[in-house]
Amino acid sequence: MRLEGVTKRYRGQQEAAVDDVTMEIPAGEIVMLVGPSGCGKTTTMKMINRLIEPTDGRILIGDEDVTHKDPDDLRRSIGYVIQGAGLFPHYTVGDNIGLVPKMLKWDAKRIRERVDEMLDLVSLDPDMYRNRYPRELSGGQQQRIGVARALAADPPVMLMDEPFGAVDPITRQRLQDELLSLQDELRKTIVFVTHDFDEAVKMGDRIAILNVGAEIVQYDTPDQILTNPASDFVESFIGHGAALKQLTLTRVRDVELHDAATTHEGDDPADAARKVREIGREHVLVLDDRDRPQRWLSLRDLEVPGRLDRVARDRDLDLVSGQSTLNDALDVMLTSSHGVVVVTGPRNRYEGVVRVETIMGAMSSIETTSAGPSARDTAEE
Ligand SMILES: Nc1ncnc2c1ncn2[C@@H]1O[C@H](COP(=O)(O)OP(=O)(O)OP(=O)(O)O)[C@@H](O)[C@H]1O
Repeated sequence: MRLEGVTKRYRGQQEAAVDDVTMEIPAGEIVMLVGPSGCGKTTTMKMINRLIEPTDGRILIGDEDVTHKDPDDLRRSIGYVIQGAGLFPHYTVGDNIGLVPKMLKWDAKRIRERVDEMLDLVSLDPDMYRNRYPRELSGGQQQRIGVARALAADPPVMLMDEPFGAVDPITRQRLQDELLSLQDELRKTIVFVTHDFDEAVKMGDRIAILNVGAEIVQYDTPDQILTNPASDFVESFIGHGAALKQLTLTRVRDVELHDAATTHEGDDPADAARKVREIGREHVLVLDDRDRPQRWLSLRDLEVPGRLDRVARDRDLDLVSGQSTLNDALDVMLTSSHGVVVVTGPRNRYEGVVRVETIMGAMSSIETTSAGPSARDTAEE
């Protein structure tokens, strides 16, 4: 996709909200638009699906100039996800997801199948959710349906306007991880607006840092932006603690996982306690019959006979996945009382734990490597 000299001048305003923006958005990549409030991120994005008409310039998707295409047709070929999901409250989940396919006149059977396929894709059980109404869902689930709806007609391009802005940080981290896993499979071209620089670093193949008038101050990979910020403005965006920010560049799947002491629901607590002591631990992670983590128990908890007979899932047990960043893992660690965070894989099966030492180690190795090139630069001057 390519924006060429795209400009938006709102009626009665001196300055253009978006002033002559040219940028190339590679197919199959996620491009993040970040910048201060009012700099023109949303206006830029909404010109792509012509919710806002450009005053000047043109937008090409593939080889097609979409600036003169029928806006309704255009919008059906571009997925759109907004903050709070924007589901139709009087439509069921199924009808919400099936909306665009219906407008595209798919037959009823194909729509039904597609709805279930989309629910599966966003990890919601079709039988349980297809007939619910949006108010009967949590914020995170609504947001998942928003993503499912945008993907239903399989558009090559997706626009996401602060899609995870309205959910709590842990849910946001989950939704981000899920979107990244989906993207591994789907390879959509995604333009994603966010206020959150960490989110930009985590989600973006590239980040465009914008200033007023949607002026592109830097457009590069997260890695490059963090190590070579183009200006003071960019640096102010990155803020303090670039080493901490670098944690956002490393994924849980890139570090070594450790084994926690584990036991299963239904096991004998005395046996479990013996095993925990043998390996010199004090806590054990209880898994259910499908290896899904339920809760941590201490050696003292295990003194109660039958303690493992039925183990309810601890609602505060926060999990991360391979897609999560070390920054996410650190967040979870800081809000839980354990020096480790539990990692799960497909179908939420237990895979291991990340230790606080691993994160500290990653931080110090980042500091050494990022100090390298700049030290050399100074020497050459
Ligand atoms: N419908 C409109 N009419 C007039 N001016 C508008 C309109 N929409 C946006 N603007 C102005 O255009 C500029 C860019 O707005 P835009 O919403 O694109 O910024 P943004 O970067 O998305 O901001 P935020 O991060 O606060 O959502 C702002 O100065 C805004 O006041």
